[in-house]
Amino acid sequence: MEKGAKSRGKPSPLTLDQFISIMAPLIDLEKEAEISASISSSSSKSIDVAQKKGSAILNLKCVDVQTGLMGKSLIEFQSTKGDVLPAHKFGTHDVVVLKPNKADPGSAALGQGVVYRLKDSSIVVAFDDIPEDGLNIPLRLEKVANEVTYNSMKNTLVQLSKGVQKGPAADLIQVLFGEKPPTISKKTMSLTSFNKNLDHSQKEAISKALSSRDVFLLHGPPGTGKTTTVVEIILQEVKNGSKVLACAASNIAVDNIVERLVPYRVRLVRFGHPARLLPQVLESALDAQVLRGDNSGLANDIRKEMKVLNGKLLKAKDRNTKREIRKELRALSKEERTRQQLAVADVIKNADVVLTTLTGAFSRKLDGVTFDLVVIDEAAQALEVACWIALLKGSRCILAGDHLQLPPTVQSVEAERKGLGKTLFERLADLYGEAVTSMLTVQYRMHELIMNWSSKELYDSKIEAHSSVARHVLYDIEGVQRSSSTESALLLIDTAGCDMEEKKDEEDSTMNEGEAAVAIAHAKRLVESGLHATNIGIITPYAAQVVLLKTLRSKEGKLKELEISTVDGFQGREKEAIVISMVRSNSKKEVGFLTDHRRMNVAVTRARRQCCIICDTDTVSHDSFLKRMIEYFEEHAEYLSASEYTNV
Ligand SMILES: Nc1ncnc2c1ncn2[C@@H]1O[C@H](COP(=O)(O)OP(=O)(O)OP(=O)(O)O)[C@@H](O)[C@H]1O
Repeated sequence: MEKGAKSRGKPSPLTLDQFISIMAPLIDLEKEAEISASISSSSSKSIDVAQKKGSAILNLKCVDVQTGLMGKSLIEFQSTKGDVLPAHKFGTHDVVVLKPNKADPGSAALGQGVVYRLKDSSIVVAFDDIPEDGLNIPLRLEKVANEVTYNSMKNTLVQLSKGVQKGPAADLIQVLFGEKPPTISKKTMSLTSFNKNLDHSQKEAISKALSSRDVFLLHGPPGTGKTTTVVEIILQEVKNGSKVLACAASNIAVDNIVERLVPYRVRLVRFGHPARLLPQVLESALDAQVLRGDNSGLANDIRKEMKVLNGKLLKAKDRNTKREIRKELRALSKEERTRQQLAVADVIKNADVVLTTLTGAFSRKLDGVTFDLVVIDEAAQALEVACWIALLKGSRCILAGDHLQLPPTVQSVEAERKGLGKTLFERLADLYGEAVTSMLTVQYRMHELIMNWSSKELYDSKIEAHSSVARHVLYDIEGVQRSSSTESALLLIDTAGCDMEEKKDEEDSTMNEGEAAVAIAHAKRLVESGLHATNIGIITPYAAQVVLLKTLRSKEGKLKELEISTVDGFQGREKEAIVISMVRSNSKKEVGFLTDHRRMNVAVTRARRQCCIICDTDTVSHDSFLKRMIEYFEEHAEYLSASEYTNV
């Protein structure tokens, strides 16, 4: 770090003032982009346009209603037009409204809820109140712009711009904006780890993290046990008496940490809407713990008392009696609120670890609560402004992530271009580099041939495959036969010269019918060799190709449980066998956003035992990065022509 930014001839670090003045308008742009993508804005011309943009799903029927989940109603919808929902941009946890299919754009909703589960064929939404009428007619769901996120980010910028210099993060802010160098504790600590299986790079990273005084970056390439390491750091910190705020941008990443901490009996609490939490972490939810507290019991008794008094009030005739009852009700209501607040405060006070999404850290319930350490997992996928929501509450931070995988999605093209998506993780890696960073170097997912391309291309060849995975292949799995399809860790199926050109769909997304058929044919061969379809994933950079693949899958009974996704949507996941359909095949040799190294890095590194790339080598080799990838595959993979899959 002493050889910092300036001596390497880099531009001077971003100042806090610059950061605030750059980011404030970009958050507005992003908020506008989200609002205009949602149908509720007056600018949306028609519902059909919204469906095309993916922000509405039309022609739905209600197929199931269930109650549960702390008082919520779970309603399942399917399409009235086919087995698969039309292409859409709904995600789990999105806020949606339900309307009759034919209602005008501005009309009142039957109900508002949170997307609970998404399948190809159905969508389940958690509503606070069941929409009692109107469920027997054709319905539609519309995505609602989530303004809360932007408001909390804007508010955080305001806090950063005034006054917080006196808060718990006062020194941290100076370090993260390059005004003060990061420091490291000189004390040497011996590490007795909770997890006995940690490898050398994980142990080294943990020791370095524990001795960091302000900031530490845990760089976790694919499959290297980043979350395993984060969990050990939290356990060690709690053992040393720290109160920890642990966050991530996504709910699933937060739940992942909760699940792994629970077996160690850590005193923890998970903030968040119950519909956004995994069922297995509901016990740790703030709502559940508040309900179990003494103060909550008292608040409940008070509510019962108020009910009785309200009954008396209705019957009372005399003015004075009425006045007395009202006075008593007011006092009780105040007492009830105080008890509720105390119940929440008790839970937070007693927790050693508070876990929430970054946006959730803005909760008023955390006002005035400070932490010794803020941990942010998946930090390379979070907007920097969102990170600051959590960072302002602590004096030290540990960020875990991999800036060589995909960054957060930014909807506004302009905001993206002007730097909204540049992450704090990446900025700090540039600013302080190795002085504050440890990279994990043993990976537990991929066959070494799958790993080596990514390691060489993006991680200076520093990654090694753990012996338990280095040579694992599909036919090692029980029930899978050794066949030409299951033998190789790498496969390249070339469509060059096979007449499999790309096409555009109505919304200008690219697809390739020939490739889709080959991808499905390969998946079928794997299943015929005994591999269960749940172990296979087909991923592709293009949304239109996902829809096409799903349509083909719906015709294949044995492939029901095969997963199909965009590459971006599959980040953080893995499958035994991954098929990548690259799509681009054209005479101009245009490859679009395939050239983003990070996207191909994510795509290839999802595979545990087999990675099969289907592409037109002639088109994609036009880009030098992709050309090197093809050369790597030509050298190490089984090479097949796509015609071998179509001429059967
Ligand atoms: N030291 C270890 N010994 C054996 N297995 C390990 C070790 N560390 C991690 N693993 C295993 O490696 C896999 C990936 O671990 P983890 O989920 O912590 O990784 P991650 O880096 O967060 O994943 P991703 O690549 O999705 O970001 C898990 O199955 C985990 O059990």
